[in-house]
Formats: sequence, C-alpha cells, structure tokens
Amino acid sequence: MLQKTSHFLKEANYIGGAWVGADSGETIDVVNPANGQRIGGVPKAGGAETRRAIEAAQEAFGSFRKTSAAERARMLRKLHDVIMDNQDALAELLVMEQGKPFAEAKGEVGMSASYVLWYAEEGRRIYGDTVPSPWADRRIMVTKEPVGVIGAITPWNFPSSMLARKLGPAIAAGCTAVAKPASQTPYSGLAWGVLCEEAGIPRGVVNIVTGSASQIGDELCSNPLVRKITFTGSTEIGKLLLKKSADTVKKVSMELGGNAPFVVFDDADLDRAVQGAIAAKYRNSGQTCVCTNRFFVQAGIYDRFVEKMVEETKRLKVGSGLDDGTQQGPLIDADAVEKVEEFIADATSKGGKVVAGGSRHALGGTFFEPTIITEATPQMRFMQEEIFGPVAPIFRFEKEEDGVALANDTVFGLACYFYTSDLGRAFRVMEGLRYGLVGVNEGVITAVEAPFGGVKESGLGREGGHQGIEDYLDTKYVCIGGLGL
Ligand SMILES: NC(=O)C1=CN([C@@H]2O[C@H](COP(=O)(O)OP(=O)(O)OC[C@H]3O[C@@H](n4cnc5c(N)ncnc54)[C@H](OP(=O)(O)O)[C@@H]3O)[C@@H](O)[C@H]2O)C=CC1
Ligand SMILES: O=C(O)[C@H](O)CS(=O)(=O)O
Repeated sequence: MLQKTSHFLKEANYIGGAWVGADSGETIDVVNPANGQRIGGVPKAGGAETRRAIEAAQEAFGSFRKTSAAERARMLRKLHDVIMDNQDALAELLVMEQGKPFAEAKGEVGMSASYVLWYAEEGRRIYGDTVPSPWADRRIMVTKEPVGVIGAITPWNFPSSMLARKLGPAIAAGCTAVAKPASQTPYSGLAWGVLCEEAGIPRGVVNIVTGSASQIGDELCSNPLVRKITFTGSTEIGKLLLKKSADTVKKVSMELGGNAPFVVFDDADLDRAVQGAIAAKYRNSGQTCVCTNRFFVQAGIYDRFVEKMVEETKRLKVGSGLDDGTQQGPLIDADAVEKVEEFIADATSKGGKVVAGGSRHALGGTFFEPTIITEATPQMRFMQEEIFGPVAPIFRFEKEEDGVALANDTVFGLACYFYTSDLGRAFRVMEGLRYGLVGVNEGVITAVEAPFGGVKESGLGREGGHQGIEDYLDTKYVCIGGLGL
C-alpha cells in the first residue's frame, strides 16, 4: 500500500470535524474482493450517531450559508487540487475495497475532482431574477437559497465519484451534508473527510457516517432538519427512501437502476460499434448502472457483429485491479457471482447459446469470465432485469421500429446507445428512445458538463451539468413595497 493511501484509510466516522467510533464500539469488516482478505473495519453507527451528525450539519449551516459563492468556489478549487495531488493513493484505496482496475479507479478519482471543479464554477452562477413589477409602487425579485442539510447515500460501484457529484453541488450551493457510503466500500467515502479537512472546508459542513443502512437511512429520511435526500443505488431502495422522505416533504434526487439497450443497425460502422460495445458492457466488470444490459443487432449485421464481439471479449485481461494491464477485476461479492450464473442458466435453458466465457474464472474467488450469449429472446430474465455483471446478451431484430420497440420495452430509462451511419435514422431513433441518456455512435458518454439521470423507474432529478445544482436550491419570491415610489 502507498504511504499516502494509509493516510486516507480512516476507520472512524467524521462528525462535526471529529473522527469518532460507533457508540457501541461495534465495527463492520471491509474485505478486498480480489483476494477475500480483510482490509479493516469501520464503525457500525446507527440512529444516534446520525442524529448528532445532522445536528452538526445544521449548526454549521447557520454560518456556511452566509459564505460568499466566491469563498465556496475557492474552497472547492482547493478540494479539487487536494484530490488530484493524491489521485494515485485515492485510486489504490478504491481498488482495494471495490476491485476495479487501477486505470478505471484513477479515472473515477479524476472524475470526482472534475465534478468538484465544475461546481466550483457553477456555484458562482446561481442567478436570480428581477422582474418588471405589476405595481408602480413595488419592486419584485426572485432569489435562490441553499436548501440546508442534505442526506447523501451512495453505492459501492463508484464510491468516490457518486459522492463527488453530490457533495460538489451541495457545498457550491451553501448546503451542509451527512453522507453514508456503501458498507462494502466505505473507505473512499470516509476519505472525503480527510480531503475536506485538507481543503479547509469548515468543520460540520461535511459529515460521513458508516454502519446500519436502515438505521442511518431512517434517521436521514425522518429528521425534519434534513431538507433533501440524494441517493444513488438500486430502484428497490430508492423507492423505499422516497416513501420514507414523504412524511417530512423533503426534496429528493434518485439515481437508480438501469437496463441499457445497445442497438446496432445494418448501416453501422462495425468496428466502431464493437469498440463501443466492449466499453459500454465491460466497464467496472459490467457493474455500472449505465452498462449495456441488452444488445439488439439488426439481422444484416448480426453474424459479423457477434464474430468481432467474441474476438474482442476473449482478449480482455481478467485479474486483480492492481496488476498491470488488468481490464476486468473481480465482481463485488459471491452474491454477484451467483446472480450472474442464474442469468446464464436461465438464458441457456431458453435457447441462449454461450459463445464466449460463461463460467467462473480460473483465478477463483469472485472473478468471472466476460460472457456472450447469442440467440437471446425477450423471454429471458435479462430482458427485464439488470445483470450488473460481465454478461452480454445479443438479440436479433429485423426492422428499425422493432429495434426501438424492443429497446423501450422496460420499466427503466437511464442510458441507451445506438449505432447508425444514417442521419435521418439517428434522429428518428434518438427521439423514439425513452431514456435520460443517449449515446449515438458512442458507448461511454458520462461527462460532468452533462446532466446525468434517468426517466421512468431509473430515477428523479439530474446530477452534473448546470442542472445538477438546482436540486440543492430553494426559489424565493420577494415583493417590496413602502418605497414611496
Ligand atoms: N443510477 C445510478 O447512477 C446508479 C444506480 N445503481 C444501482 O444500484 C444497484 C447496485 O448498487 P448497490 O449499492 O448494491 O445498491 P443498493 O441500493 O443496495 O445500495 C445503495 C446504497 O443504499 C444503502 N441502503 C441499502 N438499504 C438501505 C436502506 N434500507 N435505507 C437506507 N440506505 C440503504 C446501501 O447501504 P449498505 O451498503 O450498507 O447496504 C448503499 O449505501 C444496481 O441496481 C445499480 O443499477 C448503482 C450505481 C449508480
Ligand atoms: O454508478 C454508476 O454506474 C455511474 O453513474 C456510472 S458513470 O457515472 O461513471 O458513468
């Protein structure tokens, strides 16, 4: 482990600027998915600790809301610099707890820094309005104000950047935060406490608690001091949090599950489509909410696409994220491996053919062979369920409208991708697909400059872009009379 990595490896919670354990003294073990070895333990905090964190955030909000946007931008620029100065150490910590290849982890940490820098800039452009008054003797204006204390709950697959795209706009807007990272990957989240200290973010502005998800979540959702919940994770948990937040009418942002289609038309650039397909399927070993879940390939190009996809998939290097050249790390845990095996068994029992991979990798543990299944049909589970692993089902279709209809046949609506060389088709398909994110001839499209989010059961709200800060602001209308005009 790099010397700097141990500097960021905190086995305590960050509340009101202090590093503390759980009231009970209990801890949760954290395991390296590449070798099953225990990395360490983090506090198993609950409702009481969360309440104290919320109260610390509320106290800090009283003064933080009065800082100028320029001052908060300066803090965020410093935070960006501290992240980038420690990119390798933060990436190593991320690989240790989550398993992704070092290059991907370094990219995620870089993305975290980019979100922070983007909102350093956006925070200075929170404009209001002065509106021509309907009354000669009054003036009216509209201002934007920080909502207050926000609760942030993040997943294990991007434990750094998912927190960045919540803390970035929150701090830029003048809010304060209580964050709960995923129990399987708490260290990248706790490291934000160290980063905030070194960036001079005032004590209590950012608080980070680990432990009982339900107890922490219940306190965040029910405590009236918390004015917004921002969540990234499964649709199942998102719906639960939505319900729990209703009693105190909180703002909510939900980045939930996906079921991304990847549609290849006969007129696509085949090499470009396969390159995009590999990236869109196997990033983070298929464990991203925007990974392709279903490939729909038009009949005229199907066989050539399968042949090239198999060739490229078999080239992927599976190994520990810290080994040079690794392109596919382990899955997060044994449950993830069993779920992938269930999807493969279901497909083959219904006529699917495994033409690449299909089994646990020779490395053992939670390593799994990148897998391709052809002759996929809508009767198979992965037509409607998110795989969240390195399995690429390839469906065949005949007409353009059939491809669009199949792509839209899901309750989800996060990311989708399609490849064509025909401009008219590009606009027909782009406008026909019901998704929040659309890649046209591209397989990886996330950017801090663009609003990230889904429609239907993939979520509510947007993160990134100028839109991403709106959810941290309240709009206030002011009417001023008695001016003797
Ligand atoms: N749309 C998007 O941007 C993203 C969506 N996802 C989706 O999330 C899923 C995989 O991620 P995963 O982390 O397993 O998702 P989960 O929804 O299981 O967990 C996400 C977070 O929610 C917490 N949580 C779990 N139960 C509760 C509860 N009752 N109250 C409060 N918090 C709770 C977890 O804590 P703990 O770890 O302690 O259980 C974790 O921090 C996939 O469906 C994926 O598509 C993932 C990433 C991004
Ligand atoms: O959690 C995820 O899957 C991320 O949102 C994917 S991305 O933002 O890194 O594309």
